[in-house]
Amino acid sequence: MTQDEQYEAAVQKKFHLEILARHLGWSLDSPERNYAERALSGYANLNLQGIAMNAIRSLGSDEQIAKWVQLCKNFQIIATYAQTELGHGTNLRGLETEATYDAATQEFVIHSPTMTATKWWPGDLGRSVTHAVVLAQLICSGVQHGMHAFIVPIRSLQDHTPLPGITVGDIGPKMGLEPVDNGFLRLNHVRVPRENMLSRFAEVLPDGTYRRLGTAQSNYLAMLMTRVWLLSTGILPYLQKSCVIAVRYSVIRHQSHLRPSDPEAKILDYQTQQQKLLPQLAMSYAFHFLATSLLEFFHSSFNAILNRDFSLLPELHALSSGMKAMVSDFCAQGTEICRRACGGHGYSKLSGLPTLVTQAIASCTYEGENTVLYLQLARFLMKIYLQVQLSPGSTPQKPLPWSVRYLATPGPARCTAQTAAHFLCPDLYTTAWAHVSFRLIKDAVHHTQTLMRSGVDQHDAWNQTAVIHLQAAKAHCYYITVRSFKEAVEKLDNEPAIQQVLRCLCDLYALHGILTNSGDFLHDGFLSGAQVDMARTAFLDLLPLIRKDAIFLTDAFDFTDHCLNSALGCYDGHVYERLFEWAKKSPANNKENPAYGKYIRPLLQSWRPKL
Ligand SMILES: CCCCCCCCCC(=O)SCCNC(=O)CCNC(=O)[C@H](O)C(C)(C)COP(=O)(O)OP(=O)(O)OC[C@H]1O[C@@H](n2cnc3c(N)ncnc32)[C@H](O)[C@@H]1OP(=O)(O)O
Ligand SMILES: Cc1cc2nc3c(=O)[nH]c(=O)nc-3n(C[C@H](O)[C@H](O)[C@H](O)COP(=O)(O)OP(=O)(O)OC[C@H]3O[C@@H](n4cnc5c(N)ncnc54)[C@H](O)[C@@H]3O)c2cc1C
Repeated sequence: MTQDEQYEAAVQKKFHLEILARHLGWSLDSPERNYAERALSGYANLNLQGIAMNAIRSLGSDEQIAKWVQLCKNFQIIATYAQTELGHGTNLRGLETEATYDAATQEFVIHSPTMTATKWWPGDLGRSVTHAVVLAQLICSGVQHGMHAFIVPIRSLQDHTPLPGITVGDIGPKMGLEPVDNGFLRLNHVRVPRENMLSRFAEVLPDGTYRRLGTAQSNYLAMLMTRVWLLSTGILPYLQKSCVIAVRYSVIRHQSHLRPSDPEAKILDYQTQQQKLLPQLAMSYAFHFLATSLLEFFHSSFNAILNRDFSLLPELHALSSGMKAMVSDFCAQGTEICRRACGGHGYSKLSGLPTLVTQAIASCTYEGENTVLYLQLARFLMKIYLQVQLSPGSTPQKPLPWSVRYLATPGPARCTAQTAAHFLCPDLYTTAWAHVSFRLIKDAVHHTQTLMRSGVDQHDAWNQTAVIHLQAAKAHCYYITVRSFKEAVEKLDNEPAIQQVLRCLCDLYALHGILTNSGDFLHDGFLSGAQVDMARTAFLDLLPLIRKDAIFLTDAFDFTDHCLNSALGCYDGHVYERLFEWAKKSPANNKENPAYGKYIRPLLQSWRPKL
């Protein structure tokens, strides 16, 4: 399909889903609805409606939620979340779009004062939406109050033409996500009523008085909510689908011989193929349990935050930032590993894998660029570490947040494992990860403090140690995923068979991380070289155990053939027949070759007179 056809097909899909949901009475977050979304093949557009609703639910007053969420749910309006500008995406304090209050008319005047203030990237904006949640600098009586959210009509509800003062369009071709109309938006003194500023955490009174009801960062809550929500709905499925395709293909594909006298082997029987794919499978499960526990934490704290109790917010922000960065980083790497593990056919779009790779790569940038997000977590870890060091050994006045409680009680300085089997113990490897994370955080803080003691300014000291802080934040994230996987497996006591299989995956996930970061474990002698060898033996011994269940473990994700949209990953294993059938359908095979008459024939014939 051309890009235009892909766009239309993706809108069509959303249209049919909405009509079906309405007809069958599926509410927005019902299991039926979630199942249908997950079962769709390819991309459905108008996804930013969900993100705009997150913004309204988290930043709007109760009355605003009642009004606007209902309009969105019914698709009486179609909305996007328009925050990023041509000049600024990360640094939200640098956003240039202005919302100036006019007390005479009780309206906000929304304006793009410069070229770099042009909104750039919002999904569905280019051709589809009628409204945008626009993030702009609020100005009341000449005073700037920082970023606030405004609901701005963009296109006519009658004929979809841009409204007066609006310049809107598509930003052009991208690396992937072809069906999505990511857009640009310029606003020329567009007026919206006072009620259109989302006002849970700040309001402007009719006379222009500004009242802050939350903190300076309260209006970042929409991003936090979306980061948590995206993990299981928007990011992890790319890795899970890639695992299904690559593992299924690897039992169909026969190539070379394990022993000269044997028939050609299934490629999944090669240890190196298992070493590529099975850690990705283990990761898919690790991130499933992580996303579930983060969602539970979010649900248990969200209402308190809406009621302006911000005590859990720093931890939730730090944890969700780090986890979004880690999950999207590893999913991007993992989808590419799966793609390459399928050899030449993995490079064909008919495998489904290139599309999954580019989707996963996009998630490393949207909803917060990953390095920037890791550094948010690092900043939190440094604070907690310093807080613990201020009163070492004493019981803190209030307990530390649960995710960082281990920073108060350093574990043993050496790993006690004496055999490979000892590494198959969840307590042992969780302690190992806690140790490395603790040490890296401690080192990063000490480096920063040493610089500051030598007279370097605090901000420069942070910048000069940011790479070390980044490494610490990544280790902390790994530790949290190992711990959440271990706890999820422990809860399966009444399902011993399932527990056993998942225990193997949990072991593999933890050991794979230790082996790929072995320098960090060897650095202070926590592990010896001999112990790393033992960990490797334990890891390699796990591969054939998991290999025997690999197909079941991927079937368990419950993706239909239709949804996988892959010639390599179909349940029946008819890979070659399907590749051939699908290739024959390519438009290139069903029309005259336009280059033949114009170039190929003249080229071939240009030599004739001399022959
Ligand atoms: C199904 C598939 C659909 C796909 C759809 C794709 C949708 C994609 C949609 C988008 O991409 S929307 C655009 C998303 N944009 C971003 O995520 C921008 C990333 N930037 C930020 O989040 C913030 O600007 C950043 C956190 C990087 C820094 O903000 P600041 O420079 O204002 O904060 P600073 O770093 O100075 O931190 C100040 C304090 O605020 C805290 N803070 C920052 N963000 C917070 C937050 N969100 N919640 C709570 N606290 C926060 C931070 O921890 C710190 O606390 P402490 O002072 O106690 O140390
Ligand atoms: C597919 C896609 C969909 C998107 N959808 C939307 C949407 O719907 N709505 C919307 O508003 N936006 C959307 N975006 C924009 C997206 O959220 C931003 O691109 C993202 O937040 C990163 O910001 P940036 O582009 O300004 O990157 P930059 O911040 O310019 O990053 C460039 C580099 O600078 C580094 N850097 C920046 N600041 C720092 C720092 N403080 N410390 C260290 N390093 C730093 C980064 O690590 C990175 O390496 C989308 C983007 C993509 C790719």
